[in-house]
Amino acid sequence: MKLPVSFEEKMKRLLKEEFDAYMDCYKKPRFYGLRVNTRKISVEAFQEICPFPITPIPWIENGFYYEGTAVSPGKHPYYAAGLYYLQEPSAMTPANRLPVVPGERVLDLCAAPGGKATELGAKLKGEGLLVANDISSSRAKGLLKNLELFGIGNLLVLSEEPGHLAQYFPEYFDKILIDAPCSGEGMFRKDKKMVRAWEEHGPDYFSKIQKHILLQAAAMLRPGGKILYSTCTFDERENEQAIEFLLQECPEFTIQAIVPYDGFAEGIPQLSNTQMEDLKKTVRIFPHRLDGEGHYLALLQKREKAFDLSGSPRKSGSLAQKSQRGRVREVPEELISFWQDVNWELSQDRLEIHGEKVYYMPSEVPDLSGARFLRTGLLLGDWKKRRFEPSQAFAMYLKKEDYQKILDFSCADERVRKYLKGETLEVSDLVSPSEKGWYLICVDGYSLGWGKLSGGTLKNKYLAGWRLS
Ligand SMILES: C[S@@+](CC[C@H](N)C(=O)[O-])C[C@H]1O[C@@H](n2cnc3c(N)ncnc32)[C@H](O)[C@@H]1O
Repeated sequence: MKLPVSFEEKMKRLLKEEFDAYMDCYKKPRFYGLRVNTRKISVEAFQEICPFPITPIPWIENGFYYEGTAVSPGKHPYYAAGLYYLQEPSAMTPANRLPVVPGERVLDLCAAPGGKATELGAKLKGEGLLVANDISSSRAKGLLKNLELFGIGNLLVLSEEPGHLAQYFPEYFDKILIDAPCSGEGMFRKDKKMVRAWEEHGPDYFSKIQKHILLQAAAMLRPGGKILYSTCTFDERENEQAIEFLLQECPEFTIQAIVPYDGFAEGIPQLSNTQMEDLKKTVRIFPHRLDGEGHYLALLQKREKAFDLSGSPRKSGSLAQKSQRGRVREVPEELISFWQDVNWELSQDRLEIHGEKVYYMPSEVPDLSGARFLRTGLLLGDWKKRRFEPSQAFAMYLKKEDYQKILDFSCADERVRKYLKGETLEVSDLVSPSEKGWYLICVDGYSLGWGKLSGGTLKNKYLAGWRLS
């Protein structure tokens, strides 16, 4: 593979005696990974049902390698059920090493297409709030789809410039992930197009953007909160020097140790302008040291305010009060009737209706007037004239035990693929022809979407844009 000369020279300076081992990696194939969605299935249960060979990624509890030239996990019905995300192994590290617990307020600031946001959402286990943002609205659409597929409901998906976002969320978040736009040097082996992109926009271009994003994230973090900053590049201007810049601008931040793994390398203080010793706690990932591509990670903590030693995270982050627009005074009869088959209790104060769309909001949402958002909360469905039609996102959110009318097919049943293609199904062997109404279609116990039953035939309600061609 032909690499830019100036890049090779930089890597020689950076890696010294390890340079030859690094260059040898370009002669080897890339690695393929998948990450199990623990919101839907345990790692052990997935290992039991996984229909193709996988081997554990040693530093990611829910990550596995698969043989990408032999199998296509993206085409399997379990993918359509949101049981896993396909992701290059080292790219799993940032969301894995940001300590997120259920109930927290978490921001993924550069989130599309959702490789990290889906993991952060899974870690929240349906409690707290995930705000997933990407400046590109077209990329944010893909992000929303992946979060829906993963069954994440406690979320806001936005497409905002970070500086504008910071006006809505002052000192609000417990945890922030910045998977920064970068020059992508760590992805040269995986994607040759990255070399051309690097020649157009290199480290100097991205370093300015990264500094701006870091400062905005700092303003949105509550005292005591943590930021995980990551790039998939090797250049010091985008890595050690970006963190050095933040610490100089915001001295209330300190660098924290990252859960170690033998294959990680330390950050390199000598690459910063002030030889900042603590940069050793940041992590560099090189493809010649582990089976993955290149990354950089830094975990940062904002100091607690001296007068707030009680440490209640909820004291900071005064937000504009949310308007009452969309709030439901009376739950529509059609929704009540549909809900007879749903096994969880609807909390009326979390329902919002905008036009035909019915949403189930996270327990706490700020006023987002003026912000560009793609989704607030879980889209339950459409309230049309005298009927309620449940959404694809709602189907993906539901577990089998959450709904009473289930049609559960084995993965080997050819009707699964027919369903995913949008075809009408014959199901009279499974339900009495007298039954009718909305059925949750599952594969081996995991939801795929809706079907509407009438006279022994199942009308396909799988979202048109998601169908297999
Ligand atoms: C490395 S990618 C994120 C990948 C994503 N975290 C994932 O794991 O799937 C960086 C993202 O930053 C977005 N971006 C570019 N400039 C930005 C800016 N100024 N502010 C916020 N996001 C930006 C890009 O649209 C891109 O989606």
